[in-house]
Amino acid sequence: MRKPIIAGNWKMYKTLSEAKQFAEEVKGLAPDSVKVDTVICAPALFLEQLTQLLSGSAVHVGAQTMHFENEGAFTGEVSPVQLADLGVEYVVVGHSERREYFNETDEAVNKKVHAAFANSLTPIVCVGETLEEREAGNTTAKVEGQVEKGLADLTEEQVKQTVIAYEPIWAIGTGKTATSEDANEVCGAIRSKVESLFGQQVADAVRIQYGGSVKPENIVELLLMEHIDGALVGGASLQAPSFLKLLEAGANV
Ligand SMILES: O=C(CO)COP(=O)(O)O
Repeated sequence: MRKPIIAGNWKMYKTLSEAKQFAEEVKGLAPDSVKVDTVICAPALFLEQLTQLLSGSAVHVGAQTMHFENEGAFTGEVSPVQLADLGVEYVVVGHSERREYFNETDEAVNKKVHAAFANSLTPIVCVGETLEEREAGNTTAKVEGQVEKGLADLTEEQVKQTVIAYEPIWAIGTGKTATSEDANEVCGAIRSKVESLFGQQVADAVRIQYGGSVKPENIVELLLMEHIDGALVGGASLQAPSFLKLLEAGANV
């Protein structure tokens, strides 16, 4: 049985004082990490304070993106070394918003995944199709290609530790969730692709999240599906009571 992993992706929301208040509200109430892994992926500006406030709690801190180089003349970017130095443990890589607005390619995603492991960060690698791709029947081909390119040249051990997030782009922030059956089918196709590339043991171990309008009202049925091992949540992760409900669901499936 794979342990569920629930990650909040705050995107470009909250001020520092709101982020600190959220951390104070959740840190004593988050379920034990024996039952569920909990991650908050916050704006880079808040990571130092959040790692300090949440240290020793069940809540881990993640970044939403990073550069693949350890240092260099890359104005405005944040490096994996800098993140690890702050105590950050996870990093989202290849989110559809990064792919669409910041030209993040599959090749860059792959470099970032390698850079994450080189710095002891766990990557959450996002894949997903557009509405046009889904309607054209290209969903599986799209996500399989993203998985193959994103995870290229990783070791079996590294893939076992990788978290893959399946986020259909048309379901992000729209209130439209994929049905749990459709989400499970694509997550199952992702697992089969991992099996064909890295073998069955790796495919059995890798955790696959669903993301796209996940809320307290729909998370349980998603998590009950065979191939869905967690959720990557935007809007419903922003308020502590709602986030705690998502964690409760994760701890009790
Ligand atoms: O993009 C997402 C998480 O990374 C999903 O966002 P919403 O949960 O707001 O749809």
